[in-house]
Amino acid sequence: MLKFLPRFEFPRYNIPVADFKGHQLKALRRFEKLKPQFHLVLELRDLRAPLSTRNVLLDQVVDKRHHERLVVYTRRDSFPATSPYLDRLSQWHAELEEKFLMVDCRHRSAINHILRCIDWYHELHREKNYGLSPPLGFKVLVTGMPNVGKSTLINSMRGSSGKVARTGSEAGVTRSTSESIKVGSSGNGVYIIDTPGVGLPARLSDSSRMLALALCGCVKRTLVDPWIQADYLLYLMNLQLPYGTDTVKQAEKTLSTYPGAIQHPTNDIEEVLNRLRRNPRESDASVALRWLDESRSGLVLDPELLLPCADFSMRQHVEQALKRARKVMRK
Ligand SMILES: Nc1nc2c(ncn2[C@@H]2O[C@H](COP(=O)(O)OP(=O)(O)OP(=O)(O)O)[C@@H](O)[C@H]2O)c(=O)[nH]1
Repeated sequence: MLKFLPRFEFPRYNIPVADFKGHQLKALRRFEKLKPQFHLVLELRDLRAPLSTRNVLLDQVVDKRHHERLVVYTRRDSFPATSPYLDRLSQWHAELEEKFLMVDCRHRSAINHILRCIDWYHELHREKNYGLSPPLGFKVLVTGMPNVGKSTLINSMRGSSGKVARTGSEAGVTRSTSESIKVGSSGNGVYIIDTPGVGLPARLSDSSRMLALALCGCVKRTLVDPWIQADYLLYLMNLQLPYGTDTVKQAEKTLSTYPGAIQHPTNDIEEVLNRLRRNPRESDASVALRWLDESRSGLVLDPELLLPCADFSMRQHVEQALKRARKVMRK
């Protein structure tokens, strides 16, 4: 076990707290108009930051009387097959009675699983409507924050019928709500509506959300100073160093990109940048960006899930966020 005390608080830097653009507002207005047409909402979130990539604005889109909602966590491949973190997340969902899946969107087996779930919801809808299918087909709205994997999922669903939605590692690739795209076996009448990623406006966001979103790629990487992003990454990594029964060997596996030897942790970002600098003339920003770009498995990006707060309640967290959103929307 390491003898090291991580930081339990991150400084409040003056950074932009939102990346909310005109096309996102337009998308929200379009969702309102489409409300009577769709039956199921597939809400995608990034498994590495389940709280930060949960968008309360999308709760306003779902009308529980008419719509079903299935939460799909993408990037399941970022975590090992079993993990206490994933068990905890499952318990929180049980607490909220919210149905969810964890998938690697790029994998055919995951897509087949989602298609089977959609068929199940379609059947449920038919049962509730005296065995009748909706005349214009069963419509599924695929939504979520920017860059969580919506287009990747839709392209995989389309399978052999061709790539239709643009994907990319930067946030904001999809800019408009698409017409419905038919998916699944022919004749079952399931249509998918691709949508642009919708973030949170400044009044519903804060610096910790923004930093987690920047690390997930849900906002443009250049929006927040790379030095601050790197410091935040270090803060999160240190919170995930081995404690209690974990061994250094286990941590080396999950924190394989720890800057320097994991046996010599540090809270000092300047020291980290010096450890990673390839030549004395390389700037702090360029070292930080290089480190931020490294792929990083098994790292949780929401500090609430790492801090020692046994009384954390997902229900309370969600209710507070919804209350705040309703207050802001009324103004
Ligand atoms: N490892 C991994 N990468 C994924 C997964 N899903 C999506 N990606 C990657 O994440 C990046 C963003 O995916 P997109 O499908 O473009 O995301 P989007 O939500 O459509 O993005 P916007 O158009 O900005 O709203 C791409 O580089 C994908 O390859 C996943 O489950 N696992």
